[in-house]
Amino acid sequence: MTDLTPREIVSELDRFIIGQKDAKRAVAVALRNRWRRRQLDSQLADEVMPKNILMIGPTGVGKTEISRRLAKLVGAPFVKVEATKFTEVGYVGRDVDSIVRDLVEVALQLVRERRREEVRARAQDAAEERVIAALVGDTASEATRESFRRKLRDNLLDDTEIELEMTDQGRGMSSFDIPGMPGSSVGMINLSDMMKGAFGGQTKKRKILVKDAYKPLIDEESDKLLDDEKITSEALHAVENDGIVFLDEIDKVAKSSERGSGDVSREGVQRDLLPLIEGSVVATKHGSVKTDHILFIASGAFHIAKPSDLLPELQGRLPIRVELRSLTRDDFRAILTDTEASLLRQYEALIGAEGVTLTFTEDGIDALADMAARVNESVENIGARRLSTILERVLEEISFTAADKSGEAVTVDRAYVESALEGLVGQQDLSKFIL
Ligand SMILES: Nc1ncnc2c1ncn2[C@@H]1O[C@H](COP(=O)(O)OP(=O)(O)OP(=O)(O)O)[C@@H](O)[C@H]1O
Repeated sequence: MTDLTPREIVSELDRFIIGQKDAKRAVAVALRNRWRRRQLDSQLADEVMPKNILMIGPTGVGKTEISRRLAKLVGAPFVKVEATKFTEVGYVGRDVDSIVRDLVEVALQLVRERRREEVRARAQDAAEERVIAALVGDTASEATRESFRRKLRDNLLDDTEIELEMTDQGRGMSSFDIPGMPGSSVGMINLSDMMKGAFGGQTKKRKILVKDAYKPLIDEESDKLLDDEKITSEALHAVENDGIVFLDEIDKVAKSSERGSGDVSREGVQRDLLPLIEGSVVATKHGSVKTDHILFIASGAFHIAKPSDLLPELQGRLPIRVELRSLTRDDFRAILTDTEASLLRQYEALIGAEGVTLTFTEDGIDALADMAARVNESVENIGARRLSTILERVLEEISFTAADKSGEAVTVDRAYVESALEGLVGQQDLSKFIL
């Protein structure tokens, strides 16, 4: 857990998110409150409930991004769920407890990854021994082994095929989404756990290139060095004390005088969510989880429903209200240029991987920001997400041809942007589909 001060948290968030000062401050305070609670004696600490947050603002202005970055910054388990998911017809059981179960899966992966890092050096040595054994056999002399070790370390054997006895498990496929299920986090199945259950610790012979063998071998060797029980209890602890749940579209489950039918199921979702937010115990297959100190960040545009349309009990549990503003053309420009790993830098690097130097001129960036603002105004305001669709369109040609253009340079200026978007902007029908 972090001991960053609110000011420090905000300045970290500033590296990635433009504007939205109030929201940044609110999440920073919520996080600091956790640290403060930890300084109290346990009796009082148990009494202090987290101050959950309601973020109000249009789509694509940074609500999720602020929450996700915050979680990442402090290594907290994080899930995003759409509240409307639980009103869907045919959604079996409408089981809001799955939010907590998903959070546990996320935490298990986080903790495992962290612990793996700690035993990495030892696991690396063990993996190397196994590769050498696969190359030269068990009976080779020490001199042979050493000569192969040197070649290995000089990457001379990268493309040699070896046969290895490996755990028969879909590593790296530990979870997947069920297609067609919105709300990315809920509805995940943990495949590797299923496999573990089904196959136990069975192993299988596999043919594999030396360079591809390291990652799975290191994972396997580190898992041998890890204590599963400790990881589980650490993960449960992380969920209970550091977990963050981002509940999107909360406004869509609010009662609204302007809508008739369906209110029953919407209110039902709020009732289902309430115990989670108020604090209850959820059973998961890894153990039970107390939800009292999980931080909930609810979010919605509240175009039609108002926060006061939520159940009073729910309103009471979301005492911190922050509004996020619509993004302006200048915000778009800043998002393109002033954020770490901004879209421009990503594209420069991606096209750069083909040996093509991509540069954006100042007036080219102006043009991108202008276009994003214009299309948002004339078609639909999807916030900063518009930047991705515009850029994708502007760079479509170079994305397709870069592979044949190694050594060349491409400069994106205003003329380039405008010619790529010619005929699209301004024409409602066209831009609706293409931008
Ligand atoms: N203020 C901002 N600064 C930098 N990037 C932003 C900002 N707002 C949005 N973005 C980018 O736009 C994308 C969408 O933002 P985000 O997911 O936060 O939307 P949101 O406000 O949560 O909307 P929704 O409720 O529809 O999910 C993200 O890729 C994010 O990086």
